[in-house]
Amino acid sequence: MNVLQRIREYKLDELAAARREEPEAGLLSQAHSAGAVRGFAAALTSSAQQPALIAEVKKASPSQGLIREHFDPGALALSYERAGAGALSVLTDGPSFAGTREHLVAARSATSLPVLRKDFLFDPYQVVQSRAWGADCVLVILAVVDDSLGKDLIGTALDLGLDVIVEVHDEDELSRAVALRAPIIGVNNRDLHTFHTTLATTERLAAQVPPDRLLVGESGIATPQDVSRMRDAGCTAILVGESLLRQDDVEAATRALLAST
Ligand SMILES: O=C(O)c1ccccc1NCC(=O)[C@H](O)[C@H](O)COP(=O)(O)O
Repeated sequence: MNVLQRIREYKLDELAAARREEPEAGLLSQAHSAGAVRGFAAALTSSAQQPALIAEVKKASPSQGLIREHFDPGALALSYERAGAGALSVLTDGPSFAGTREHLVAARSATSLPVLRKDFLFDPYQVVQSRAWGADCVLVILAVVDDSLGKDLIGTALDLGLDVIVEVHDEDELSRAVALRAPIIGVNNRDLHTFHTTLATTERLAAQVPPDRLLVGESGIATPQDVSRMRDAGCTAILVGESLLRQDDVEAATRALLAST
């Protein structure tokens, strides 16, 4: 069984348990009373930094194991905001990323930045759950959902006023994202099977992203030169986690990454 099959299996189990604990009607009313959505796409386009930085709050990952021993989501979020990040991405998946709902809540309440819930979504229920938890944006990963489910996830998010990043890894997924009218397209530089990252993936696919969509370059970005490459490829934003999270002084590392950009 590969990593995506394993993730799908435990997510469906989690989903069944969540539905038993919190039926959809109750969750929907929480989602509608969760307070104002912070505009995620608007924060990317209006950021003083271009490309805008979506800074990630992630304790561990399947490719790296534990990334950060001393992990305080609120303090990390504040460091990122002070250093000029335009938005946050918070992992809420437990089994593979050691993430929780509490990480999202803590990061969002420590800052005024909009927050992406970064998780594997297989059901519109999880989109409603994301808004109930306070998320401003969700991720739809085309490597793990078909077009029909992708359309439902995107539609549910837009109905709730959320932004959506539709994530792709190759030409085929990119053409599906375009057909689904995804307003924000994230190109993930990490191969989900080998975990190898190369910025050449974003550079290759960028030319096929229509000009009316926002392009986000994701994963494997570690130096100001990498940031320049993503800008030159046409990215409105970059999503960066590990290279910042491994540093003792995250605020200084974030400033340094953005300094010459
Ligand atoms: O990070 C992983 O190992 C991983 C494995 C399988 C699916 C997704 C994975 N990561 C999610 C992400 O896309 C990254 O957390 C995000 O783009 C930031 O990447 P990085 O700057 O390389 O931490």
